[in-house]
Amino acid sequence: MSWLVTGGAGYIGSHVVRSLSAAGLDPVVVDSMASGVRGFVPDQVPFYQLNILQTEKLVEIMKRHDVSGVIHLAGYKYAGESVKHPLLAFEQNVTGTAHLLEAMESSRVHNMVFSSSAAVYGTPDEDLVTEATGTFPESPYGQSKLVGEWLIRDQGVAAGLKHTSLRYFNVVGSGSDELYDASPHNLFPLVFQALNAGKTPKIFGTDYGTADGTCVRDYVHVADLALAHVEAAKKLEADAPLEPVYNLGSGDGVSVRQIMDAVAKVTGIEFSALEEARRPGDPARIVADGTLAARDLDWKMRHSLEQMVHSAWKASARR
Ligand SMILES: O=c1ccn([C@@H]2O[C@H](COP(=O)(O)OP(=O)(O)O[C@H]3O[C@H](CO)[C@@H](O)[C@H](O)[C@H]3O)[C@@H](O)[C@H]2O)c(=O)[nH]1
Repeated sequence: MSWLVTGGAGYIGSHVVRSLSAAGLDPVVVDSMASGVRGFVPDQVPFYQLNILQTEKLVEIMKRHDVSGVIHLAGYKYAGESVKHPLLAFEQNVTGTAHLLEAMESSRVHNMVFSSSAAVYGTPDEDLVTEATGTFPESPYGQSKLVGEWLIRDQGVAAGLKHTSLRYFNVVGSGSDELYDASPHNLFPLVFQALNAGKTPKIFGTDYGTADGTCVRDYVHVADLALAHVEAAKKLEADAPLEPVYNLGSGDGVSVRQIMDAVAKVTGIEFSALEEARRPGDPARIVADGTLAARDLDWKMRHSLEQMVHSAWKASARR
């Protein structure tokens, strides 16, 4: 029996694949390679270059590998960019998820862990977002992730699918030097890309109503996040009860300026970040309560902020 990881050649997916293998659950990877990196998939792991819209091929793969569950990370992941590409975001995150669910139903695969996002909350009023906080997504990306959650829940009712959706907060760091975040739109890769090119990192917005005027986020280490997926997969296989959604956040808010300070300290590079205008669509603050995930998914921060910055910096040199 094995676990299919869609998007398994991506930054987060490749960490999940390694954690599954380490836990003795055999991963099989499907990735369209729209943003995946072939070298992120270990040689011994079966790999298929495939878009999740290709239902028949998915069915074939699920049968061939006796798949018992799916960790579904494939999708369109750029919140800000999705405003310009709503059709793409919905096609990949909603239609793609529907095709995958169809393939699962006809292959009798009944376990699913879904990669969702803090973006489903929009700009919450609460200091600490819980799973009961209202969902008011502000981008096509956030909307499409929320619809993905709904589809999965509905399939639970209609077809007996066992499932959980993990709402990621800001995922950073690296669990291994050869795995890096290649996103052209997020803070960590942009900061390191600038420093590696001898340029100065930028802060988008210094006039927010936060302690130092810059946006506050909840940063979590990708290797810790990957372990929560494995725990969810094991619980589903064991028929243990799980909540429909979990926040994967730390409960700690860190500002962009604090990240810049940590980067300067870890890299030893002295710089004064350039202060730019706000980036459209950025909430001032979003920080999560991860109590439920701690209770059910052995979720905890095994890495400090310094370790997140240090591991991301080391891995960025491989790009
Ligand atoms: O060069 C940069 C890049 C980003 N930022 C700021 O850094 C913060 C974090 O930005 P980013 O790393 O792009 O993350 P978010 O926009 O918070 O979104 C990420 O985290 C969300 C969950 O909170 C996920 O849903 C998204 O997919 C993921 O991109 C924001 O305030 C940005 O304005 C800068 O100041 N300078």
